[in-house]
Amino acid sequence: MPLSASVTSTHNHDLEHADILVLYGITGDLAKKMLLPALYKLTERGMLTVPVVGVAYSDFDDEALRAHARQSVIDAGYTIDEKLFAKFAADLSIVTGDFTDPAIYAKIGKAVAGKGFAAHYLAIPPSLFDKVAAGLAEAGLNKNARLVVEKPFGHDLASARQLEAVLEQYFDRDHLLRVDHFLGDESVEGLGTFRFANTLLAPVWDRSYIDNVQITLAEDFDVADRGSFYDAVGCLRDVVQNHLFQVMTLLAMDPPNVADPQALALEKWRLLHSVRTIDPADVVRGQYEGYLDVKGVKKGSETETYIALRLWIDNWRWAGVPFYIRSGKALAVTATEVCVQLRRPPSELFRGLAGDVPPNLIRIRLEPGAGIAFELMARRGERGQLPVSFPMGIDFEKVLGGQAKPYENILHAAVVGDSSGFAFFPAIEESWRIVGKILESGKPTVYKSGGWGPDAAAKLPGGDGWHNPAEELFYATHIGEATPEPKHNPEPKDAAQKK
Ligand SMILES: NC(=O)C1=CN([C@@H]2O[C@H](COP(=O)(O)OP(=O)(O)OC[C@H]3O[C@@H](n4cnc5c(N)ncnc54)[C@H](OP(=O)(O)O)[C@@H]3O)[C@@H](O)[C@H]2O)C=CC1
Ligand SMILES: O=C1O[C@H](COP(=O)(O)O)[C@@H](O)[C@H](O)[C@H]1O
Repeated sequence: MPLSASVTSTHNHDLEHADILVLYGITGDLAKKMLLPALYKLTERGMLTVPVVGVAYSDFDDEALRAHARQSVIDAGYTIDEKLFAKFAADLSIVTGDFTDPAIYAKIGKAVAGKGFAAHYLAIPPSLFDKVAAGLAEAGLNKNARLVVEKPFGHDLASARQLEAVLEQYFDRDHLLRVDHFLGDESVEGLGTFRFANTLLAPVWDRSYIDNVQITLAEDFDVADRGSFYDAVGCLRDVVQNHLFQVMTLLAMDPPNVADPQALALEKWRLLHSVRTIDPADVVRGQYEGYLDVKGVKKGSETETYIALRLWIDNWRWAGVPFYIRSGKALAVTATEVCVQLRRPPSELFRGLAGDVPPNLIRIRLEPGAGIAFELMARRGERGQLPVSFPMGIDFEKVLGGQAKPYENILHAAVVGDSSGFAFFPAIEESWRIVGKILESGKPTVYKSGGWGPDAAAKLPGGDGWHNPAEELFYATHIGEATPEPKHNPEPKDAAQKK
């Protein structure tokens, strides 16, 4: 199918509003941490108006599921409002069985019979996506229904294409949605607003003024009880090829000519199409010490729990500007942050500052505590004093109010049929093409928990090194709060970070 036809068919705003949500994998980790709390919050916001049928293998009945949902909501940090929870629970039920057994589809058929249009949401191991789609089709449950599949979509370009082809045998393109929860993340979506609603940034947003762009998704926790899932996937496939490429795309793309999901999808694809296939020499992999002891991890596994890479965008705007992306488990902090480093001024009028004049930075914090901080230079105090770097920023939650969680947006879009919040298959193909030469993992370097990954990764950016995110972005609202020792880099950059 030509790209333009694919855009028209998959980014159609006017899909059917579902009358029932069928949630496969309701007893799983994602459902516990994200989906059940999100459904509760949607109930609170008056945005969940359809019954939810969960499906899983466990021997749960409706009451056990409701108790599980209650605990999930509490564990997510919400206080239960009993009246609200009763409303949510009344519309929550479960069907159990094995997805490889045709009997389960007959049971699901009974649960959805006469209920209208169904949204079948697969939060299950990806190896089962095609089997469940086939089972639904054999039972006639692909009619008057759409299929929503979690990530990862394939494990390389060939398998993604194969999965798409298999799923399209049972659900046509208009009825197939591929989840990337970063597309439901308000802070990630806000990157588009930041870039395209501010003319201030437009003139500097290219190779003339930007030295490099860094994107970090750091997690201070390890793989915990997700060993068997994670070991088959690794960091690159878990968060880089999908989530962090969404971030990179929004940072680097050109503005769409009109505010419409189809134009946006095409611009994103155009950007990804210009990204050079990553060279294995531009990648550093790591594995945290102790990973091999995690339950579910294969003996001697070489799966990476950390990856840092450099990529290049071969277009007019970005030629020669490196984009650095890194992510890892068991690192120093939990933070997803973009740091755009601007070029230094062309003439050094302020020599004498310890080392070079620090470059201007634009830090865009995506989570936790979304916000933006510009690190600028200003003269401080009396005449003759050297300029200092100070952050000028905004904490979005404090100033603009709270945001819906990504899975509230994803589940809502899955039910109401808003396809613009889902991944566009030609963009998924480009993403797999970009990482095509680095999927085969070499032996990762072991790193200690609580730091910033393998030493070799520190050298990847050269020059000024990584601008590590802190636990919280430092916000100063006026120059009086400037500090000569910026709080956002808790560890001073050491010599190893310089080339
Ligand atoms: N966990 C996370 O943080 C994230 C996960 N995802 C994605 O969500 C999806 C689910 O992941 P996750 O929740 O971690 O996986 P889990 O292994 O924790 O859960 C899998 C779910 O599928 C059910 N299931 C598995 N096999 C069968 C079967 N043969 N028949 C019936 N039910 C079955 C399980 O039922 P039972 O419990 O009864 O065995 C369980 O409800 C994956 O695609 C993953 O990539 C995406 C983002 C984050
Ligand atoms: O999809 C996944 O994403 C999370 C990170 O997303 P966030 O919104 O929680 O920051 C990651 O921890 C997990 O391993 C991965 O499967």
